[in-house]
Amino acid sequence: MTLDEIRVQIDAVDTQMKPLFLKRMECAGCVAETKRETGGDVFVLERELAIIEKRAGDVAPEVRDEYVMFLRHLMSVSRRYQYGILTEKQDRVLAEALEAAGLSAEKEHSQIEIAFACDAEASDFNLFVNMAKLNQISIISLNLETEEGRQKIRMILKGNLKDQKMRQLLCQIGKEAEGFQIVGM
Ligand SMILES: O=C(O)C(=O)C[C@]1(C(=O)O)C=C[C@@H](O)C=C1
Repeated sequence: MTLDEIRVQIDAVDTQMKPLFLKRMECAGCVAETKRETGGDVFVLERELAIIEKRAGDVAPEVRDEYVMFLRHLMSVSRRYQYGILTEKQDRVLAEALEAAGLSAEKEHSQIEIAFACDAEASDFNLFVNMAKLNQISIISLNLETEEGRQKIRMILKGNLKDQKMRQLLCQIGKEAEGFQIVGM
């Protein structure tokens, strides 16, 4: 097969996947509305692990890792979408962090310094760096120290707390990492 012929196949696959992806996001939106009513957490690790185990078990070893990564990524995007809908969760996470830091969102700023911790083995830190990229937010500086299996991270992000993408990112980190803090702006 020529490269052009293979690309025709890739285009056909993407065409088939698009409505399925959109349908999945629509489901994620419904889940968010349900969680708004019940007050449940967006991130449910056991459910994600069950999905991965159920789906990835029969995938050929050569592409199993890639498929697991695809699922993990898909679910992190689904969570991001949910945090985007649940604006009251964003408001709460950010208001609490600002209050703890003695800061006001009204303060003029163009960067935000944050701190949080992650389990080193699960390495959710990598996901947050990826999420910053997907949210089009630049990491200006980064410090990571690993101590007793925990990654302690401090980073300065370029942007403003009023920006929707920044709010979604910080809400996701705030809800999914440990000890999220806004250190300064
Ligand atoms: O099932 C849920 O509770 C969801 O929010 C959906 C979903 C998913 O996209 O599959 C997303 C986030 C959770 O961590 C688990 C699964």
